[in-house]
Amino acid sequence: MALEGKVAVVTGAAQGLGKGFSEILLKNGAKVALLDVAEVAGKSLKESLDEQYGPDRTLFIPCDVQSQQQFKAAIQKTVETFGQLDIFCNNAGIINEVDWEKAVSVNLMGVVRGTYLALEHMNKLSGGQGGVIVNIASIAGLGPLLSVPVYTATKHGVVGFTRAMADASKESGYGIRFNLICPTFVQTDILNALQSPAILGQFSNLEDSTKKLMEQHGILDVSQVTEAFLQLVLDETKDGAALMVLSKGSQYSTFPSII
Ligand SMILES: NC(=O)C1=CN([C@@H]2O[C@H](COP(=O)(O)OP(=O)(O)OC[C@H]3O[C@@H](n4cnc5c(N)ncnc54)[C@H](O)[C@@H]3O)[C@@H](O)[C@H]2O)C=CC1
Ligand SMILES: CCCCCC(=O)/C=C/C=C\C/C=C\C/C=C\CCCC(=O)O
Repeated sequence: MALEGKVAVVTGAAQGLGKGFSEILLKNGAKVALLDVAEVAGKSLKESLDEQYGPDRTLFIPCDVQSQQQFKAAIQKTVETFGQLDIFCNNAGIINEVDWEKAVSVNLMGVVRGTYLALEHMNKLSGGQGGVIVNIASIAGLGPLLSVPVYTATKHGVVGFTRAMADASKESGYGIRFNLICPTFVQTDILNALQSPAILGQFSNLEDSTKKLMEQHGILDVSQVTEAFLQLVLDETKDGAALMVLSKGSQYSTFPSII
């Protein structure tokens, strides 16, 4: 199998896309540390994965990506248990336009934190073996999604950060590829935000226009996104790439070459 012997960390792994990314990594031979703040769902996923793959292929580690201490300890435990770290997926994300500072904290600061902590183990300049970091942005990281401006801003931040890290890694010789997944709407619980005034706040009136966008763009199955994710993990030629996952298929985003 392509990823036999490789070790991965996936954040927000207990359900939705993170669960899908973890499963496709396992199917392809990797060992996976499942990190999530949702302990009940995380433990229950680990139990069902144990039945399929055996208890030694996964770890569930309760971890809030907002906590430097928890995140650092979770990665340390992964490396102590599995011996190395090759693949890192910053997937955990939320929508909250009311508590928008939390959205920035989880979606953007969590990705920066995860990336820097992963570098401590993966960077060839500090004794690591290199590898690949895949950050989960969104189509809303490339264009505006009107009902969720702060969510949109965090995803644009993830796109910019990841592309800059890809260039920094190439220039400095970290031996790490950095890529992005930018999906359109996917059938997961995050879409429940649309019906929640407590989450959309002052933008609740825009629910109908977001629904219209959803009808235009369609809603993907998790499996359509996990295939794109696997492509970015496996294809050694992809570095600094942003793969849009749309109803019509996957397509690499182009960017203006300003610098
Ligand atoms: N479903 C969609 O339409 C799209 C989702 N995305 C992105 O995909 C990623 C995954 O989202 P979904 O699976 O759709 O949502 P989801 O809500 O089903 O799953 C998110 C997971 O992240 C975990 N999580 C939340 N806050 C956390 C924290 N502070 N620390 C650790 N874990 C935390 C949750 O417990 C949950 O297991 C997010 O970054 C989201 O922005 C991107 C484009 C479209
Ligand atoms: C409110 C639910 C949010 C669900 C999570 C999410 O990230 C979904 C995003 C889906 C689509 C965003 C829609 C439109 C963005 C507009 C333009 C993108 C243009 C991209 C391009 O072609 O370059």
